[in-house]
Amino acid sequence: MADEFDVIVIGAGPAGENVVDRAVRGGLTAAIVEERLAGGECSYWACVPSKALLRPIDLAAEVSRVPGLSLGPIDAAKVLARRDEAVSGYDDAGQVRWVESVPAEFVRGRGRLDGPKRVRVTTETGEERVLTARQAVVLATGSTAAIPRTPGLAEASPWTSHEVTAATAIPERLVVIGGGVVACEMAQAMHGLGARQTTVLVRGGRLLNRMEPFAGELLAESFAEAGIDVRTNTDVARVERPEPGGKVTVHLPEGPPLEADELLVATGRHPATRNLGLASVGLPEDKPVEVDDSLRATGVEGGWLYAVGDVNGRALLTHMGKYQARVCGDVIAARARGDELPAMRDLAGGYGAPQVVFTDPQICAVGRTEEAARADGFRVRVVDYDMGAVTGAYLLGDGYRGKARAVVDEDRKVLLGVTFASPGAAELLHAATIAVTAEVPLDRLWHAVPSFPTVSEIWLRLLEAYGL
Ligand SMILES: Cc1cc2nc3c(=O)[nH]c(=O)nc-3n(C[C@H](O)[C@H](O)[C@H](O)COP(=O)(O)OP(=O)(O)OC[C@H]3O[C@@H](n4cnc5c(N)ncnc54)[C@H](O)[C@@H]3O)c2cc1C
Ligand SMILES: NC(=O)c1ccc[n+]([C@@H]2O[C@H](COP(=O)([O-])OP(=O)(O)OC[C@H]3O[C@@H](n4cnc5c(N)ncnc54)[C@H](O)[C@@H]3O)[C@@H](O)[C@H]2O)c1
Repeated sequence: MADEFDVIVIGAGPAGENVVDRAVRGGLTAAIVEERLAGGECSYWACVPSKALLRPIDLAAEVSRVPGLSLGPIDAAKVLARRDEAVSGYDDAGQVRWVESVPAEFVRGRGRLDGPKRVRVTTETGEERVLTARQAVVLATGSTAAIPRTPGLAEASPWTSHEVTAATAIPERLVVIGGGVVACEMAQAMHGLGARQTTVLVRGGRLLNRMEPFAGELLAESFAEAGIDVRTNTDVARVERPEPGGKVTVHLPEGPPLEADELLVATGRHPATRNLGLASVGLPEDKPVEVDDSLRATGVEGGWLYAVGDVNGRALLTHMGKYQARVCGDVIAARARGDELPAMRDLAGGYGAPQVVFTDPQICAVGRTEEAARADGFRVRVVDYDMGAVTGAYLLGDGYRGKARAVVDEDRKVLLGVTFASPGAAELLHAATIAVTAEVPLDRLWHAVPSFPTVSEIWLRLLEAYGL
């Protein structure tokens, strides 16, 4: 077994795997170190299982809007079984085979930096192996759930994204702390799969507070109709759980406490940089690894260290981590050849990453919100349109509700951001991503004619509302 490679990647999530793929395509040798499962959080405890849990709920909502169709109760056991299939039974043999087919060496164990270009791996059997990189080391260790320091919370061993996405039974009464993406998706999944009482405690004034305000408002309406209790401007004072895994009591600053069978904490992420040896190369521990637009860590002598995906804190999304990884792998290969390719840069991140929140309604956004665009100093005009008024949307079912917003840069007549909040809007988003990142002038966009009767006619309506 060689111990020297051109590139060593720590973390075999979607970001790490893609760095290896691109670096090897670029003519380099590579090894990837993974302490748990190849495929990372995304494949086993995040994107894939959460979407497998949400799919029947999405479909049930669609069916309920079409007169003449009816659906019995959702069989939660079958949904959980399909989730298990989607995560390959928590077995990464297929992913490991893929890494080896790249070809790259898969090293199972915990990796940490041990000085410049050196990675020390503690294998499953406790042995130590030191790997040396000729060109670069790439950190792709992802992130872990952040647990607030609320009294009693950590001691109560609450669910995080890990446990909720891997649930083997649906709690009768669930309290969710947080109003972001994980909180919204998982509250709807658990409620749809049978939780009788679901309460979402949101510290701020609305759900999804980084998105356009109407998105969280529409989602809150949908939650209320489904019987999910959303409490905004609500903090948690303390938590009690006398028996491990038993009933949990959530005390609020005012009013009666909440009793629940399970508590989910969804209050954001922490970069996985603890015990990663960052101090051995002069970087602060326990913080996101700051990178430049070529994904190279700043402040490391020799420029051999890179960081992609959640660990650099730029955009906590799988597709953005994979995009950064493609850029990073190509950059490392180009630099190894001696090419300095200024075109190879993370440009997409700067426009505002596309994101779909897989709730009903789906919340889909790319680029800047109105607030962010104004804060960045653009001269902005905002165009809103009721998506339920588009013929294609009406035909999808009764009571189809939704709203779209386009944020226009009035000086350049291009889109700075687009948000759709409506059922099934996910597949509309990429058109918006193209328009925003390619900065398509509105008078060119006008000639992109959407088919009748599709929901895509929202594009025509937005442009008409703008005055074209
Ligand atoms: C519930 C949930 C749902 C989500 N849904 C979506 C979604 O639908 N779409 C989307 O785009 N994003 C989604 N995300 C975000 C997405 O999961 C992350 O952005 C993505 O997983 C980041 O990829 P990554 O490769 O950077 O890290 P990860 O997927 O976290 O992988 C990092 C890997 O590194 C390994 N590792 C860590 N430290 C070490 C070490 N020292 N040595 C060896 N190995 C190590 C870990 O074991 C892990 O396998 C979701 C997140 C959550 C929590
Ligand atoms: N469909 C998707 O694309 C998808 C799905 C799930 C997660 N993700 C990604 O994973 C990341 C993590 O998601 P998340 O929902 O954990 O984080 P988030 O940043 O989206 O939301 C965190 C929420 O917790 C609240 N909060 C923070 N500290 C708190 C505290 N002490 N008490 C109460 N509330 C507190 C915040 O106000 C916010 O509402 C996100 O960046 C998201 O992009 C993406």
